[in-house]
Amino acid sequence: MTRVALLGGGVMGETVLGGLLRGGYAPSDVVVAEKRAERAAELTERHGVDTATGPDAVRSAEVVLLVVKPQDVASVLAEVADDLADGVLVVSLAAGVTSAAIEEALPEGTAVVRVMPNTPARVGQGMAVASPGAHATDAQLELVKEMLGGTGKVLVVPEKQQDAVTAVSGSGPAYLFLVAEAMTDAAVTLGLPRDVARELVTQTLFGSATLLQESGEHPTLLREQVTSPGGTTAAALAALEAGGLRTAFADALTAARDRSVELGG
Ligand SMILES: NC(=O)C1=CN([C@@H]2O[C@H](COP(=O)(O)OP(=O)(O)OC[C@H]3O[C@@H](n4cnc5c(N)ncnc54)[C@H](O)[C@@H]3O)[C@@H](O)[C@H]2O)C=CC1
Ligand SMILES: O=C(O)[C@@H]1CCC=N1
Repeated sequence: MTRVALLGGGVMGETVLGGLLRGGYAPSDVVVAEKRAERAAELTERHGVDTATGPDAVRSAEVVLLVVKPQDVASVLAEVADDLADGVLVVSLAAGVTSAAIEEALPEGTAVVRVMPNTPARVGQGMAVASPGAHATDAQLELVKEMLGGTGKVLVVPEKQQDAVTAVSGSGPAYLFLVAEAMTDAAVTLGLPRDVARELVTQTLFGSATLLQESGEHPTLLREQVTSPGGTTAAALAALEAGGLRTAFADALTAARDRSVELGG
């Protein structure tokens, strides 16, 4: 198996690590560099992976996964640039940071692929979107798709779409968890016990996503199938439209896209 160094073992680092292990990588194929010692120990205990400093981790790695905050990318690259193996592939999962900025901080000609994952990867239902940098080959892009296969779906898009992708699928789970929270609180206000409310909301989201996925039907059609003339759904949808739901989503995704551009500096 490809030797992988994972730099940054936070929420997304552990999520990707889990996906690699699910996809057939052995713990001995992966070494993690994580700045917080107690977090590094936790990852070793949970997943059986070795941990090391950044430079030690990358020395024998064929693929380096960058999973630190966008603000920490420059310093982590400076830390490891001199120790990268020849022919290494660097895969960045940092929001906003362009492949060109990463290439510039690394030895001339280093292959870089930019990826935007999301947290449903924790349960193998992620959406990861990859874009090759200037020097990444088709074979390296294939390798990234294979590596991330254990996290869920993988799509390739031109890098100019990555800020919008970040606003949709990268941050998207948070919007839906907020919807789950709001629906659960509203159900409790209507008098339902909280555990019943949570189960109804979770299964409704899961069932609706599965129906959308498996039927391949347009969301408008699926919404119309729920909406009886003069019925309960029509009353609810009118309230949501009056509350500005569509505008709120349009504004939210634009704000996320703009923040991604900003993080890229
Ligand atoms: N959390 C999410 O849903 C998503 C996160 N991302 C991207 O993933 C990256 C990481 O995000 P999270 O895991 O959420 O953040 P996090 O803060 O949970 O994890 C970052 C980890 O990097 C470690 N770190 C910082 N500098 C380091 C260094 N020099 N060497 C080794 N480790 C170092 C920190 O101690 C921390 O554990 C970000 O760039 C973010 O944009 C992308 C898509 C979704
Ligand atoms: O909030 C963030 O900046 C990261 C990127 C996409 C999801 N979480």
